[in-house]
Amino acid sequence: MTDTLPILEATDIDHDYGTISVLENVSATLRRGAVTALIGPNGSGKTTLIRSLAGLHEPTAGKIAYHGPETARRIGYLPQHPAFRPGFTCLETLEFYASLVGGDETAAMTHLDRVGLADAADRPVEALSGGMTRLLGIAQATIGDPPVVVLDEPGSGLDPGMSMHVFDVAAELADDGIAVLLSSHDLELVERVADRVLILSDGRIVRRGSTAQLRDELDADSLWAVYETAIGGDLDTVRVQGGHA
Ligand SMILES: Nc1ncnc2c1ncn2[C@@H]1O[C@H](COP(=O)(O)OP(=O)(O)OP(=O)(O)O)[C@@H](O)[C@H]1O
Repeated sequence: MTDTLPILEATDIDHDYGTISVLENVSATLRRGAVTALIGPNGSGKTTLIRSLAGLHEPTAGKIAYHGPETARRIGYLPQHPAFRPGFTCLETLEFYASLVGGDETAAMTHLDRVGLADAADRPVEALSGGMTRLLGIAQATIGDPPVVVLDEPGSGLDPGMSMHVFDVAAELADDGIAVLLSSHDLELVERVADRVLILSDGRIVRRGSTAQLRDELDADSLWAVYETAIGGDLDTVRVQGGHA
């Protein structure tokens, strides 16, 4: 199910950190029922764009418009480094988030189960591995059933099977009508799951479209080949925006 109208729309976004310009003239749309993947080199501005779209910081210029239903929680968000308050179990943590957004606290177990953490329901959050903490973060992002879910590197730090599972969960959320945005460096999984891809380079979107469209446009046989062409330059150098730190 993909609506024609975008549910979230960023128009001509700029983002500066002090004197450092990190995003320039970025426009992007998210649609219900679709997984949109944001890919790009380290430091290209993915997290900055994701945080802008999730409403966590104001862009320096430009506009972000939400066209979805009025719900207690519009946008679920998985940060790049999720952290939870110690002293609570996984289940208690999700029940707490559900109580914050007026969601169904009894559904917390379903959310845990969806990310494969049902067996860890009674484990304290401080006793989770890094990958399990990320999975709990993904479960947290879906609490309250927001129509938009934004996941910053959901597969990072997960074993290959779990990574694939998390991308499948993203696809299931989209099948349920949610607009999903995720950032990732795993181009194989992106190619497998994403309906649309945005390629960010030096704070600008340099390519956008479905994987098939991008492959056609660039006469490339894989998303990796598309990425290489779209990014250009040295792939083994981090281009630091704003120059020396
Ligand atoms: N709070 C901040 N203050 C100053 N500069 C920042 C801040 N946060 C990010 N930056 C800079 O903005 C640029 C983009 O960072 P961002 O985290 O958005 O990139 P990214 O594409 O998500 O990178 P990665 O793939 O490594 O996670 C980088 O040059 C980074 O150093």
